[in-house]
Amino acid sequence: MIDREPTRKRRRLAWDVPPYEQPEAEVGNQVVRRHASPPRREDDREGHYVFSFGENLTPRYKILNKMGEGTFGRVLECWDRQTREYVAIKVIRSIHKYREAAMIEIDVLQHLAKNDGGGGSRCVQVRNWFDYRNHICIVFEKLGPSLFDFLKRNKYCPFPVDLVREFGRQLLESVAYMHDLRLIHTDLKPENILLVSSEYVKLPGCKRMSSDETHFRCLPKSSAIKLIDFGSTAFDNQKHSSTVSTRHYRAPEVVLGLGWTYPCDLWSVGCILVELFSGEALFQTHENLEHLAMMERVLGPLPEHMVQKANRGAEKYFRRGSRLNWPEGAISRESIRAVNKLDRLKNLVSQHVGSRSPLFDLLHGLLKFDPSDRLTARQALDHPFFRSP
Ligand SMILES: Nc1ncnc2c1ncn2[C@@H]1O[C@H](COP(=O)(O)OP(=O)(O)OP(=O)(O)O)[C@@H](O)[C@H]1O
Repeated sequence: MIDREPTRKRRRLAWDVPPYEQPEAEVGNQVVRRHASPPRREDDREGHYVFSFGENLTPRYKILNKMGEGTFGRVLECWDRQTREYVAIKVIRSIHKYREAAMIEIDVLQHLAKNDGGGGSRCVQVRNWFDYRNHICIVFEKLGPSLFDFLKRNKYCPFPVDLVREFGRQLLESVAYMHDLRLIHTDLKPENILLVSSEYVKLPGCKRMSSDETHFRCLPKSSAIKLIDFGSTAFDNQKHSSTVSTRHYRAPEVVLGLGWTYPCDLWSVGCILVELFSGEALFQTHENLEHLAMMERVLGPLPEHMVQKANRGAEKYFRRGSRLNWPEGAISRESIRAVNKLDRLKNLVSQHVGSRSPLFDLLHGLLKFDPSDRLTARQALDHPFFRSP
């Protein structure tokens, strides 16, 4: 998400460590001298920190690899000389709004860690943070690939339903934990769910792979996952920006500008579960009217009371005040075709996991249009789907 909350000043947190910017002679420490940082360089045009592999990020961390990149900055695999472990360091761009957002992320991470005595929250653990050459650096435990990386590597071959159940349970546990702390993630998506381990097994491939390809697919050895990216997380009691979430996982109340709270995370969980058992994002769209048409195609008509309350920006998607202006308002034939290609939720579930699976009922509860009818994370965890073998 690019749109962020208005910025605000935050106190420095207790676990900050001072940046290693002192001249070497003054520090007088062997380790610092031996592992000195490279000379200061200009950031690139986007405000990213410029680095080479093998260099030091402060004398404590050695940069080994780039693990990912996002709106906020880059995530580097580093060796922590002090704790002697591999870590993932998110190096934030040196741009004011991203620095401010990173401070909020640190605040959220601290809040999550403080309440997680047993380490069972399934949210990534933060080790440290510091401000280095105008880049806020957040040090995390190193995790494995994301569920999206896995789907992609398997050419979007779906996960087996037993694995989807394991992922779903853990994901809902982490969301329930956050909601209990009055935090709303707002950017749940397969990219932000990481496997704890990178180990995998190779198994015979799925039908979806074309015949000329090697019939193998990878499955994680362990189903343990953790949630990352708290850069868009909102405290329940603070002012919210009106648009949140990455498009495909965005709840209808957000699209319609009705305001949002905890249930927007549960809508995202519903979309994620469909993607995991089908291999494809449920609502592959980049535009509001098409998005609403897709939702109606899969889930039936939007409730009239939500349409009536739609904000000014969303009014134009409806005719005579209530009916979606579709297909008349479509921007292209391809768009109409993309919507028509979608099936009802029941058929989608039957096609992939069978018609008697309790998964349909769970999704039906997570993908309720009206946020007040949607299952909460704790209610979803109680669903029979999670009691099946
Ligand atoms: N602890 C970690 N261990 C391993 N890889 C990680 C870790 N944290 C992040 N990554 C990798 O870095 C990528 C970017 O991280 P993250 O989503 O936190 O950045 P972001 O700038 O907030 O992204 P976005 O643009 O989605 O908001 C992730 O998709 C993941 O591949």
